Amino acid sequence: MNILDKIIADKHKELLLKKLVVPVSQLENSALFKRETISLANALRESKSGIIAEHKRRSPSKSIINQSLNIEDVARGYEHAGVSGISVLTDGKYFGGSLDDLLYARAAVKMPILRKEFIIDEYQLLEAKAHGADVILLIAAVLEREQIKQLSEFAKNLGLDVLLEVHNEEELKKSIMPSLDMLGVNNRNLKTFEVSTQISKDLSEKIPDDFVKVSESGISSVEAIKELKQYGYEGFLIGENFMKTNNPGENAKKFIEELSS
Ligand SMILES: O=P(O)(O)OC[C@@H](O)[C@@H](O)c1c[nH]c2ccccc12
Repeated sequence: MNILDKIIADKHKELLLKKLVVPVSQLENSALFKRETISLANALRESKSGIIAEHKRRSPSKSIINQSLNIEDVARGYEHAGVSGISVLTDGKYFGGSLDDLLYARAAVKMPILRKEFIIDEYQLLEAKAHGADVILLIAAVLEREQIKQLSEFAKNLGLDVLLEVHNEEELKKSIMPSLDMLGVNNRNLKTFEVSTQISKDLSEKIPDDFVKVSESGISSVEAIKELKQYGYEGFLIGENFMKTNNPGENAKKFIEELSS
């Protein structure tokens, strides 16, 4: 079994338990559930930096990245740096995140926040909304077209933006539908962990213009972004490059200054 299959199998188990402990009615009655969301797609269309900066403590590919930071400081640092949005990993077992992280980030900043999670069930979309997210991620590698349709439409009804992630042409072809806002190309193969921004370049012309294009993972230089912009990318998801330092916000700030100079 590859790592992605393992993560999804664990998600199914985790969800069974969660649904017993926290009923849907509790999610729907939370104060944040009524909050008006902010569109990341719009922010990316308008923004100069286009950077979506991620809070990521560890990952299956790199183990520990940074376990010692306070997420509110990280989120405020990113906001101050001029990012267009913030991504918060909420998976616990493989990435060391939690739904509490989402709440803390929400309390710290006003900008769009993406719940970075392996979504397989509408329940997780209600959770995302109840914990202050504005955007959710759907991963084509683990979902059938019908699931993508059902989950994205459910998310849109909650006022959430949808970022659909693909890694090859087949995933892209099966996923195109009007209920998506952004199409993300993951430069990292989630099954083998190989990383190359070439995949973003190769897929760019196959992504219809109605979607905001986002390039995800393995981005560590301003040059890489300048190049990806030539291919029509407006969003750039960066985690490790910022998180591996003691001050991700400061690092992001320098990066964005260099990008705009
Ligand atoms: O740390 P990086 O290489 O900059 O990557 C960030 C982000 O793209 C990556 O964390 C990611 C992209 N898609 C995912 C799906 C699940 C978990 C994590 C991810």
